[in-house]
Amino acid sequence: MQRWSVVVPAKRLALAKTRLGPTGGRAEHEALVLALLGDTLEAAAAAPSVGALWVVTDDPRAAAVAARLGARVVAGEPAGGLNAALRHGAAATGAAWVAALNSDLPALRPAELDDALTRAAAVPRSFVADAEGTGTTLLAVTTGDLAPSFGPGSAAAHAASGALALDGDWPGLRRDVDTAEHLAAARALGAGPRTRAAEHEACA
Ligand SMILES: Nc1nc2c(ncn2[C@@H]2O[C@H](COP(=O)(O)OP(=O)(O)OP(=O)(O)O)[C@@H](O)[C@H]2O)c(=O)[nH]1
Ligand SMILES: C=C(OP(=O)(O)O)C(=O)O
Repeated sequence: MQRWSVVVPAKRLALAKTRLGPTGGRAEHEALVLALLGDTLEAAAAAPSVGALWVVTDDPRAAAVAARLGARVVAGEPAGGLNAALRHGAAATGAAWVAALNSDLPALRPAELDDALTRAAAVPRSFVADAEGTGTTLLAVTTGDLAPSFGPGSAAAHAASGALALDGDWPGLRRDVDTAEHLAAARALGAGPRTRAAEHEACA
């Protein structure tokens, strides 16, 4: 079975998830961002179609969590934000089958990622829209460039660039966490243990 190189971008903790609002103090906020990353990586690593996990980050604590969970760390990202970081990570894999996966999916289940990647294997380029239908949580390519267009309205941008929108009942894969409401929705779906513990600390 051909397996995927999955590239997960992780922003510097101090700069990440500003829309999440106050979640305790700064230390609690950073712990929560790190927990989202850890739960996402653990679920992704357990999907049989994932051959290797790559985390693109210049944050030492995110890098340490990634390495502990068996991911390869790609540092030294160029200026240019998320899409530049993803192009850098995709190039580092040297692989043809590359998927970009957000790091803020605490309710992700291995089986739903597996199902999405299995469908992605049948087409050149495809994506999974977020729960709102406007953003993107997964962008996958089997041939050619990843050509990421993440950012506001990225689902429409990916569709306009020829990527196929994948259909599927994948609530955890689609539930990225940008706001406190999203975090509550992820909790209702069943967030991973790190996120549950970090939320508990942040609200203590
Ligand atoms: N390596 C890297 N990852 C990034 C960068 N910007 C965003 N990401 C990651 O891309 C994914 C989606 O990012 P957003 O949901 O926009 O997260 P964010 O920028 O932390 O959130 P806000 O501050 O609320 O806009 C998350 O996995 C982030 O960690 C970047 O410049 N470099
Ligand atoms: C960067 C994106 O995520 P968010 O909407 O979470 O900022 C995106 O959906 O392309």
